[in-house]
Amino acid sequence: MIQVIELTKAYGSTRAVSELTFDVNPGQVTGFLGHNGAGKSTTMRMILGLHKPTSGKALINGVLKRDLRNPMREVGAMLDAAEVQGGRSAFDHLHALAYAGGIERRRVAQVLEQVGLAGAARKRISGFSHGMRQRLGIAAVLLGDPGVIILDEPVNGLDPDGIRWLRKLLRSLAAEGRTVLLSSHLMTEMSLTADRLVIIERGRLIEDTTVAELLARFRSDVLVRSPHADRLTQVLQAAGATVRPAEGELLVTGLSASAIGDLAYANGCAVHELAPRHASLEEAFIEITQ
Ligand SMILES: Nc1ncnc2c1ncn2[C@@H]1O[C@H](COP(=O)(O)OP(=O)(O)OP(=O)(O)O)[C@@H](O)[C@H]1O
Repeated sequence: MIQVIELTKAYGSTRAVSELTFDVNPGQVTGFLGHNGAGKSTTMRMILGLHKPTSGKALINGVLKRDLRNPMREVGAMLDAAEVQGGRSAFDHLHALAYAGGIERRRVAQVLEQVGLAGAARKRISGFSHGMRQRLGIAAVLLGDPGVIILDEPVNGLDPDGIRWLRKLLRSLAAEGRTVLLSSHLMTEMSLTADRLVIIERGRLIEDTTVAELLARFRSDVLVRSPHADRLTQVLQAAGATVRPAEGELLVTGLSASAIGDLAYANGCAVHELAPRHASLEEAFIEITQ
């Protein structure tokens, strides 16, 4: 598992990450979400011991990254797939990594197969497409068969097939009991892949929740159209609802559609439309990060 404890990183007077605390548990995909510049990469780099925190700490399996006995077998990370360059073949690249990390050579062919690159194993990386580089980056992550997997914006640059493939792979890795943390600035994509969401904005934690809970919370609006909008607004407010006028309609929170219908009937207000609304997760994301 990963524990982020009061983690802070300041660059001069700017706090890129500010007193951030959250856990990433095994057996789940945890989505790390925030707009560009929110502090996701900085946090991941601190978890991986690549940046020194100004204060606080991040632990992998209970210890600092530098204190892991077998780093490649415990944690695999991909921060920037584009940085894999060069004239070497995919096989040679992975073989060098395996050798350096004390990983058996046979894992190279296994991970190439796992990411769908077995056919390109002997091709030079310099000729790889962006999607192939992403797959190669993920192969490197999987080399040591690690229990903790950290990926920074892994979906960037993948085509729809690649995205579906990655989603399935991450879900199966979590189902095997691994701890999976991935960052993105795309709420909808994340909601399809992740079980939990950790949302940050300007370096601060603003949500640590499940996708299901977030969806439920943003499903409470009811759209009402009535020729007696003013009177109905008073009735609904008196019953404890929040009413927002919107282009000749009312958006009501705090009461169910049936309760609104009953109150309208009891108070002689005609209703021409009564529709529970389902806010998209993208709307929810914008609202909570505002
Ligand atoms: N080396 C640095 N020096 C100064 N400021 C930095 C440095 N690295 C990051 N920052 C600032 O810290 C903030 C967080 O950046 P970070 O890259 O962690 O965000 P992010 O959520 O990963 O965004 P993105 O998706 O754009 O990479 C930004 O305001 C960024 O400008």
